[in-house]
Amino acid sequence: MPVTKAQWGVVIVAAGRGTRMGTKESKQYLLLQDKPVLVHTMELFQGMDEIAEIVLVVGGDDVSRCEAFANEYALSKVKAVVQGGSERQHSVLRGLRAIGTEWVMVHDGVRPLVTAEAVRRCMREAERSEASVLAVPVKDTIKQVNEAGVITATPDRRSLWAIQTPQAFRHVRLVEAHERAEADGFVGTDDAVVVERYGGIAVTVAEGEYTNIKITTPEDLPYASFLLGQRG
Ligand SMILES: Nc1ccn([C@@H]2O[C@H](COP(=O)(O)OP(=O)(O)OP(=O)(O)O)[C@@H](O)[C@H]2O)c(=O)n1
Ligand SMILES: C[C@](O)(CO)[C@H](O)COP(=O)(O)O
Repeated sequence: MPVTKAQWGVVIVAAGRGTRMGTKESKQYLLLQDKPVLVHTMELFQGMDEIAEIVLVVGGDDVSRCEAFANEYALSKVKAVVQGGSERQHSVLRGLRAIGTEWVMVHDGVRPLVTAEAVRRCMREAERSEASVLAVPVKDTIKQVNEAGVITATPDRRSLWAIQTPQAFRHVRLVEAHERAEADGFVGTDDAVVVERYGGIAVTVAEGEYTNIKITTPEDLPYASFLLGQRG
């Protein structure tokens, strides 16, 4: 059952090189069980009634193979496959320009384990607050460490959250914030920080899931495979 009547689209960013993974093939195309990581991610949004369209952002050499994925895996909501930029943030803005819905989520192509329930929490919270991101409280003690390896601060863990995707916004607001950031030469590591700085509104957190991992380094892929297996 759809949880909202609003029109939602999703920009899936997958134009990164995956340098921390260190594989020849970029991590979004590595097989997770039987399918590329990116296909698992797209299938989740394809299957949600609330999602009207998907824009996929990929590297210049990968546009045609991703258009082929859309056919091969019957991903009928894929409206466009566009070429990304040098930073995640540039890739996001290119994707946002191809989306036609009033509300939009941005999601990492390499977070294939997000669930529909978590995505719905994020959408619902964004419709309430205008801007929302999935997040989980950090479990470890976090320290600030300087270049000499010396601990310089121990922030209070109760205020620290690990931020995930999707991140959800009213489309017009997110585009405006990204365009201002671009004009200012600001580059951040997620979309929330762009809205925090240039959007003029507060961004709220919605309850994420510890299993919504971002496949980043080599140990993440077997862990993702294990988690997927647990879900049957
Ligand atoms: N110029 C870029 C950089 C990243 N991404 C996407 O943003 C998501 C999160 O980024 P990250 O995990 O850092 O991916 P990479 O940039 O590929 O990894 P690395 O930093 O290890 O190179 C990924 O789905 C990645 O493909 C993108 O679309 N365009
Ligand atoms: C957007 C993100 O996934 C939130 O955790 C993260 O910031 C992406 O950062 P990366 O440097 O591209 O891994």
